[in-house]
Amino acid sequence: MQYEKLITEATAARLLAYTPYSNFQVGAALECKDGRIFRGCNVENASYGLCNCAERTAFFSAIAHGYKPGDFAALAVIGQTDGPIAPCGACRQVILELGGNDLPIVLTNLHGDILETTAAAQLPNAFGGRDLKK
Ligand SMILES: O=c1ccn([C@H]2C[C@H](O)[C@@H](CO)O2)c(=O)[nH]1
Ligand SMILES: [Zn+2]
Repeated sequence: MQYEKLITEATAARLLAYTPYSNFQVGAALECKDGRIFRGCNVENASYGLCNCAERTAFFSAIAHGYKPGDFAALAVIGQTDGPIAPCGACRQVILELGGNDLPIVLTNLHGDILETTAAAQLPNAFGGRDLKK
């Protein structure tokens, strides 16, 4: 499996999730084109709306380390779902803008079910930066 290493990284990231409210742990691993991998986990808060998903944690960490849109090669996400985990709408929006249309995404779960997709396939008819330019 092409994404074995990235899934292993996401699995390790998941163990660090801070989830006292949902007890639902998610891990993500974002590979850069230079080979560096940024891990992400979900981080919850008593003010529920402030919870940050694993996918966005990984992207924001990469950006905070100097990586830019165009620098990313693939994203893996793992959660304790019955089938491959489905990123939330907020994350799909962020993944599309920072990862780009063709970013390969591998979605999986603890049983090893796998869905290989792309950023654009996960958010059809997306709103984007181009819509803000008149
Ligand atoms: O793809 C997903 C789906 C959910 N969550 C988190 C958000 C929240 O902390 C918990 C329950 O929704 O799981 C993620 O991190 N990624
Ligand atoms: Zn999300």
